[in-house]
Amino acid sequence: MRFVVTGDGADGLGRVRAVREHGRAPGGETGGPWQQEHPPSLKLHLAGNGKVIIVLMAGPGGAPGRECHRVVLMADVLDLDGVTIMRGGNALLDDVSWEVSEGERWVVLGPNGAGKTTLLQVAAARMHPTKGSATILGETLGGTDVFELRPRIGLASAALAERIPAEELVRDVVLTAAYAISGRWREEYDTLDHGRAKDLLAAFGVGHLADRTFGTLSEGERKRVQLARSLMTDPELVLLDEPAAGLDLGSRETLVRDLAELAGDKKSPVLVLVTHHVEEIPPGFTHVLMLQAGKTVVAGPIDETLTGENLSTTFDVPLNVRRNAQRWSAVLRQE
Ligand SMILES: Nc1ncnc2c1ncn2[C@@H]1O[C@H](COP(=O)(O)OP(=O)(O)OP(=O)(O)O)[C@@H](O)[C@H]1O
Repeated sequence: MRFVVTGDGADGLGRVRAVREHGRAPGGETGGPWQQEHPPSLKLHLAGNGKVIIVLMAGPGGAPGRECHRVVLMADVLDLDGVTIMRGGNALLDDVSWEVSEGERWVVLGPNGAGKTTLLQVAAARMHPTKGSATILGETLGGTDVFELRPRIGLASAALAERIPAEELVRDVVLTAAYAISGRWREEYDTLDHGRAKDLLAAFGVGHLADRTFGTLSEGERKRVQLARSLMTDPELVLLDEPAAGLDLGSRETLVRDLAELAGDKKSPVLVLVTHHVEEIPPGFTHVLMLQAGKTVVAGPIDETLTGENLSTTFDVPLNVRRNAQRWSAVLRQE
């Protein structure tokens, strides 16, 4: 891990940016050889839980002195390194490496069976790599309590929806996310939890359905309830597996609008959206990962990565891609 520190001088303190380049964070306390690499007015503390604390010390004339500014930074939100998932002799994911940082909004594209849902299961701490390592919010799978980690991750997926009992009240579908479970039993929730669940349902336009049972909802209504659920714990990472699948045109477009609003809000968590269709990419998404047969085809900033060439390789048909007013579309290339 190497940190690049940049300053613009605007506030007299400079702006601190940490860039993770490679390798694991060394454990332990302050500085050591690290401190030597940086100006004497800067101290780095490695908290050992993926958090990096940068303390700026400033005295007269810029000399080291008292602490004047403290920034707590997380390491990558997601850091998958050579992840392989084997089932029945087949590689569902094959040596996938992927880094996701604070503030990013990712789209994962790929044809049926490419491994998108499997990838999300790993990112949601619900599946362990057979080979390679997966570090999520600073916690490495295999060396952490996933039951503590899961509430920090919001997840909406068809597999999760299938596990929600049909007779579950809609308000409880959202509420139970607090314990990362899908079916209310004897857990206790306080007034704040109830209030948050109610507010989230209202925010996604389904507040009036709070007392209905999940099994009686339309597909579009279910998707919105799942979105509300995915945000219940105020998560640091939200994973949405095909949130627009099965929606009619109007419902899809209003969902895309709502997701664009979420993506555009700086306070929103990191978002990862799996889809088959570039038309479903909401404005504000910044990066794309394309998968095919369990392998990464390409990953990077959306503007330069979502090209006809990359999409054609991923879906194995010649495609033209267009961008119009922040929305994407793709059609078969006429030879
Ligand atoms: N438990 C399992 N055992 C064996 N194969 C599996 C298992 N789970 C998934 N697969 C296979 O792994 C591949 C990837 O599945 P995955 O659901 O991750 O793909 P996907 O990209 O999400 O597909 P889709 O777009 O159709 O939802 C598929 O070929 C699937 O049949």
